[in-house]
Amino acid sequence: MTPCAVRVSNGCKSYSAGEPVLKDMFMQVEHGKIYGLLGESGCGKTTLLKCIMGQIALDSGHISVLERDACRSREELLTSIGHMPQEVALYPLRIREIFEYFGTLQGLSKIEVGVRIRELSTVLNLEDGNLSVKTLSGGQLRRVSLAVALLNRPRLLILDEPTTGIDPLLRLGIWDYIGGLVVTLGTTVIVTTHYAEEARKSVTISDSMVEIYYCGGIRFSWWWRYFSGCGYICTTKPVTIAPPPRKSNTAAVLDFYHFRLSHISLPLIGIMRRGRLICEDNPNNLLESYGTPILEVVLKSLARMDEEKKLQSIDNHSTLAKISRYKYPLAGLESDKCSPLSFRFKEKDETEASLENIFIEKAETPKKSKIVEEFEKVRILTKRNYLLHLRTPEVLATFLLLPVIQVIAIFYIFGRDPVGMRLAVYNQERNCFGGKNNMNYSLLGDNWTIWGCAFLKELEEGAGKFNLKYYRSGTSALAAVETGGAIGAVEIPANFTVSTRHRFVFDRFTPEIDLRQSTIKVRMDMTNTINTNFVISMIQLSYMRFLQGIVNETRIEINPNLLKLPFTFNRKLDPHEFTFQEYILPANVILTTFFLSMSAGIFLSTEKEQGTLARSLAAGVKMRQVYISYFISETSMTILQVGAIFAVQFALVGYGVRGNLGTCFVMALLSSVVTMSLAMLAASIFSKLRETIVTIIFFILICGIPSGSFWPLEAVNAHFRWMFYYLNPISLPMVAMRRVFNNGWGLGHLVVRVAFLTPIAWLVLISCGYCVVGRIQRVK
Ligand SMILES: Nc1ncnc2c1ncn2[C@@H]1O[C@H](COP(=O)(O)OP(=O)(O)OP(=O)(O)O)[C@@H](O)[C@H]1O
Repeated sequence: MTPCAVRVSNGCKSYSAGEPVLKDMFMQVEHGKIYGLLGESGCGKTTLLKCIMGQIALDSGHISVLERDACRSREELLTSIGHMPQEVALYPLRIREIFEYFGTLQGLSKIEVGVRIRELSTVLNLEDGNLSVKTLSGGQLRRVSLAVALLNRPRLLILDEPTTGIDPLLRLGIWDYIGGLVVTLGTTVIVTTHYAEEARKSVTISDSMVEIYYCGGIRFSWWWRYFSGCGYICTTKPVTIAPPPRKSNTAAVLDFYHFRLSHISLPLIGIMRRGRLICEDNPNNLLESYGTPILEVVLKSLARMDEEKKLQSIDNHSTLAKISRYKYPLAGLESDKCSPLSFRFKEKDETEASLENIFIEKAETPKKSKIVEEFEKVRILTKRNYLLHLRTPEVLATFLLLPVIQVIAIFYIFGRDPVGMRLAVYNQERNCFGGKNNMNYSLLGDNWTIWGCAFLKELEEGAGKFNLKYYRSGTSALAAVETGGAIGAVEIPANFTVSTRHRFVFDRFTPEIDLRQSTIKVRMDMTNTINTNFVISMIQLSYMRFLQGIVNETRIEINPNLLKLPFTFNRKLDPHEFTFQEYILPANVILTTFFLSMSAGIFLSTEKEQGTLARSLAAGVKMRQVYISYFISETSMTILQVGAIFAVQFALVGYGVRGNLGTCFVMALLSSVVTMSLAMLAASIFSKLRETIVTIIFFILICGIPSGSFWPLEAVNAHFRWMFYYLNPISLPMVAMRRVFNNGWGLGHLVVRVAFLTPIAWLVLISCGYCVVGRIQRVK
């Protein structure tokens, strides 16, 4: 069998539960040829290219690329294939950084990358390397994308609609350059395009190179001289071409070009329809056969004939014969389709030997050990992650400032006890002047009729600092609560003062009527449970203080301590009075790192959706290296976030960790790694960013809310409480973090030790998930 750069036989492929996209596909592309693939939108061109690159596997059939199995030898082939995907697929970095990233991934040195950048910048008319791709137009972006595909001077160049959105003049330049690669390096090019005429011109470019060679000669540009060490060779017409192998002398170069030029046979275009190649021929032959100078007319006729064939169920062979002179499926992949050549062909063995020579430069590159290569790839990917952060300062600022803002907000804005909540008051006893009651208890004296006002004053000025609004009836006060105008309605009975005094005087003999008249009715809006509980406890506290005030300032002879609840809180354990801020701040560390670490999944999913991940993989990166690089870059972000939280807590508000700071760091990191790994797992399962985000948010909410951060887990039904404690990756870390922060506990306490176990168990589980997903994706 003739050696071919690409050979597809009996290729079938369908996406899950869909129509077959490739149906018994045959295709053969010889070495050093440009092959134009044409066909209507959705006929399977991109799918075919992905199969050739080993990005997806055929369901059945076989593909060989550069004499190797496309799937099994994917990794070896990667450095020999240059790919320009249909989408732009470029990271939002500067042009130079993108080249350096892809160049170093493909094993080029910095100097080599620099030379290629200069070379490609001339050919593709690229912008200043320091410009960010975010500022480029569609056409400029495609040029950069094409340059990335050409960086490594690949043996096989796969271009998916490379010239879409590029101006006609530059298109010609691009085709000239690609033609030059074919002539000088023997690059094989497979190109898809919707521009039929362009395909015709592109694939015939090799002929023009031959003409140039015979009628004049080739002038080499400066970089070419720099690389090859040889000067001009018979110069009449300047042509930009890629150089031959390094260290060649002039004679070798001439020989090299002689071989390249003489190896060219007539070019081909393949026309695909509904997952099959319905025609393959030289464009000139096709135009001649159909008696038209326009290739689009040929395409239309072929489509019509293929349709008719389908409708009439004419047998496959005769239809194909009618449609074109394409003979692969019938002749068993013979190469007799090629028209006679207009110039000398070398013998087969000579051809193969020369091909080996051409790529000797790559074979000579010293092989790095696997571990060094692994480290190198991870280093390049991690550097790219940092650069991406640096080039998107708004995202970086959000990630670093948000935790700091949150700490400040907890301290100064929302971490305090609620104040100023509105209570609707109906005081049957006496109007307290719209709440502006300035009377002291000492002034009350025997004036029994205004004790209700004294209690209201305590509500207004005591710990709750309630905002009281007076109503003329109980109904209107209640209506205020029902319409959301107040959180509760307080109704003071008409004989409140007298009856409360009777309580003191008659003690256990107090009549029922006085008990009723001294009882304040409070009706609460129960929709906001936290607020409601707070209001209830504040009203009770206000009442106790009111009673103590009455006893202290009047002639009622009761020991004021009798009016207190018979408890002393925290005297021995911790005299420090804990605030809500101290409750929420440790939880804030865990929650912040847990939430923000979802960014790793979002970044990965964005890469996937924009095609940059596929491009990196095509440049020789492995998924495991991508994951590791994200773990490194995002974990260092988490360290910065936690550091910033602690620094701000300490510097601004003097609130430090009583226990071991390292323990807190590790606990926060573990929580963040759980989200990170789960988010990346979601990103590797789902193809769309939206699906990944929804999944991550679902996970974060389902873990974040019932974690004890906002509401105690003791409130959970006793039968299910263990689930919330032990299955939620952040519940126990949250409990332990509070202990380390506020009580100074360390690893000596079981609660702290156990808190490390749940995230670790989750990580083991997620690792299994990665294995399963990796296996499934490999099978696909
Ligand atoms: N990942 C995928 N999952 C499911 N279906 C897919 C996927 N990718 C492509 N397809 C379907 O496969 C068919 C062929 O798609 P493909 O991208 O190969 O076409 P194409 O010939 O390259 O089209 P175009 O010229 O518009 O780029 C289309 O119907 C498309 O919807």
